[in-house]
Amino acid sequence: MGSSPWTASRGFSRGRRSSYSCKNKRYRLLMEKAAHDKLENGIFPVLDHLADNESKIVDLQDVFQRFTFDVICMTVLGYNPSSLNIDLQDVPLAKAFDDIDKGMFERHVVPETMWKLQRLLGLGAEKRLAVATERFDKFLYDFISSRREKIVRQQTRMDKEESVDLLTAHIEGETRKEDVVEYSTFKDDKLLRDMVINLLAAGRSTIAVALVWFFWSMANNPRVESKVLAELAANPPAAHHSDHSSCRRRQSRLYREEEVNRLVYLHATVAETLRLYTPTPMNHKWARETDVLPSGHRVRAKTRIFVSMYAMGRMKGIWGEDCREFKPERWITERGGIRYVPSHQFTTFSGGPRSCLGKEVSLIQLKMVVAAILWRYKFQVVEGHRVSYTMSTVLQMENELRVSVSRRST
Ligand code: HEM
Repeated sequence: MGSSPWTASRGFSRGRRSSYSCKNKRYRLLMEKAAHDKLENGIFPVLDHLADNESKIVDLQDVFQRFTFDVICMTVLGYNPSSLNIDLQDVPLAKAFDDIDKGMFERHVVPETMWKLQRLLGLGAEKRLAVATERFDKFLYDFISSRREKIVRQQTRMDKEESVDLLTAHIEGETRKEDVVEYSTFKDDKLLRDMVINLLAAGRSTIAVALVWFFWSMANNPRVESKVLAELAANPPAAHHSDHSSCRRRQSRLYREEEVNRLVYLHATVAETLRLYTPTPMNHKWARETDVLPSGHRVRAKTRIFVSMYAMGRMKGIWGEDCREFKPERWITERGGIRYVPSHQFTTFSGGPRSCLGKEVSLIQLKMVVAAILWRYKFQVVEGHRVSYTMSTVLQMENELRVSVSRRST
């Protein structure tokens, strides 16, 4: 099987997919709460502050990395690291996580003998990786053990209706008898730590880079941007007069899952961004045994196969002559619904048994976040700013995305 640099190098994938996962409705509810909270109390204050100082320039990529780090920690751990603060100050935990991400990627691009030698001698990238891993592991192991103690002490039980973070759900376990919680699912802290790191890695930068490329695409496609705004204007979130939070949500276009899923043009625009700027541009698989692919190609044991999802998102043979155009309309049927595109064509979330578990939750989060931000702010990319991407686990922008911010008069 193949995997991301994180999973491949750390042996995280153990063939187990928990039934309480990021696919679960209760997890999606928690994500919605966390995203709304971080929009209102994180992104809005930061962008308002910048809009009040029009001369101030910000790197949107940095803002989104912070936002997604906070949201994924809140949903996986039930912990808010507050990396999205008004001064955009570095938070040691987020910094350690970034260093691990870079270090793991390095291992996939430098020869194995080289990084193993560096590790042995405690030099360069391997030294940084070791320091960051130690710091992150210390935090995680302490956190897991105090969460376990708290659950045992309080005999907290998962309410079937309540949204709960993934760590708590896994510690509590999925088997229970009458009133007694059985802590049978994950007794092994190492396994829990691996699961947590895997999820943080899978759900943080992928969403962050998708957000950056979305706003870059809007800056280059004013026609599309106007159509998205028109759809938002025509379809505000539901308001109930007695409920202040729904009025606030309506004003700020903070949609709930079922509301945002009705916005067809918004969905098409997000999908088109993910097609052209696929957040995980490269996937690789490693053949454990000699095998024959469905195409008839014979693959010898230990062969590595690289698949460029970036290229597949831009191939005429798959998407037609206009494959280079940013055209959300390709995702909309003649009857105005969302066009279904199979995963062997739209490969952004991969396909088959190891496809992305976070596909649905990612699409919902992306649509919620871009709707709220686009409704409220206008970004002007700094003149002469050159945009390209860099070698990384995700399709990161090489020179950040430097913009000035102003409020939209909607
Ligand atoms: C736009 C955002 C995202 C993209 C493009 C994306 C893409 C992918 C891809 C291509 C894979 C397959 C990797 C492989 O073949 O080894 C994958 C796996 C996975 N993704 Fe995502 N992902 C995204 C967001 C998320 C989020 C938010 C979560 C969790 C909250 C998540 C959880 C996972 C997990 C757990 C796997 C491993 C599945 C397994 O091996 O069984 N992903 N993702």
